[in-house]
Amino acid sequence: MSENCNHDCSSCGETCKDRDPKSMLQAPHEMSSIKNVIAVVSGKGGVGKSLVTSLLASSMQKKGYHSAVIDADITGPSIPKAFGIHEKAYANEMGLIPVKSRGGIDVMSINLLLDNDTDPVLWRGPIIAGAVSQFWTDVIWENVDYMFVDMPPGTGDVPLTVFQSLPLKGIIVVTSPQELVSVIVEKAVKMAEMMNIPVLGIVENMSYFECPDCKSRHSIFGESHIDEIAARHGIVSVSKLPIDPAIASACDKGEIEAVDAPWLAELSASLEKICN
Ligand SMILES: Nc1ncnc2c1ncn2[C@@H]1O[C@H](COP(=O)(O)OP(=O)(O)OP(=O)(O)O)[C@@H](O)[C@H]1O
Repeated sequence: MSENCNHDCSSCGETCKDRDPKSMLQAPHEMSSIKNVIAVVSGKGGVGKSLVTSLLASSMQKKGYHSAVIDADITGPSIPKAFGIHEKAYANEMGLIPVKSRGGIDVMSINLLLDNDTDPVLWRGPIIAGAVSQFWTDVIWENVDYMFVDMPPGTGDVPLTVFQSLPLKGIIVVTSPQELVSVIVEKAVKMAEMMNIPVLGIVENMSYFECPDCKSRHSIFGESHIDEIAARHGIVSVSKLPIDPAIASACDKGEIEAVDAPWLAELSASLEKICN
């Protein structure tokens, strides 16, 4: 315990033995019904975390579940673009209503509340974390089976808020093969361990490129370290996604739901098992 402890865990970031992680859980909106909440994290930006979030939400929706996505990356929101969502969210007297993707996935993102998609959000950390909390407490999430939270990269204010205030089933860690990234990703894994949040799976994005002609595989960003990291932390589910120009193009066109993601089939199946 810090010597300056005022016994108000909500204003403190210390991980001490007196902290009750459940005590800071926030209730969702009274009209919400959410069965499973899973956060998607990365140690570093640009490794494909939003892509994996979108593909997982879409794969659970295609299995017949109702998916939802909270875009917790307030300063770099990319979920609406991946789903091709252009309309804005609205509020009624009860609360905020998420926007539905073409495939029926409920989405909330700061970009659905801003007048212009290109307007920057110039807020300090605690305000940003507060906005993410409000996506949980003030949005009416109806009959959601799987909610995926697309986190900002790293281990800052927002991950801390989400880890402490949402009833997470666990996290999925997204990484890429570069040595530096794999060092940083262990910080995210260790943060989850310190906060007693299970790591449900680890996804290595841009793991290889498969030649469309001869089908040989090339490790463009270097050799994979993912199996070693997973073994070191007892993480059972490991998925590897190729570099695929079709994926980049689907993201750019807002057609992520049209992408079939066979590489994530095992992870989706294990989410079904863990969460049912
Ligand atoms: N496997 C892949 N093959 C081709 N393009 C990819 C792949 N993964 C990601 N991309 C492209 O890389 C870009 C960044 O991906 P994404 O936005 O998912 O990263 P991120 O980790 O969420 O980034 P940030 O942390 O900055 O929000 C996107 O334009 C996406 O289309």
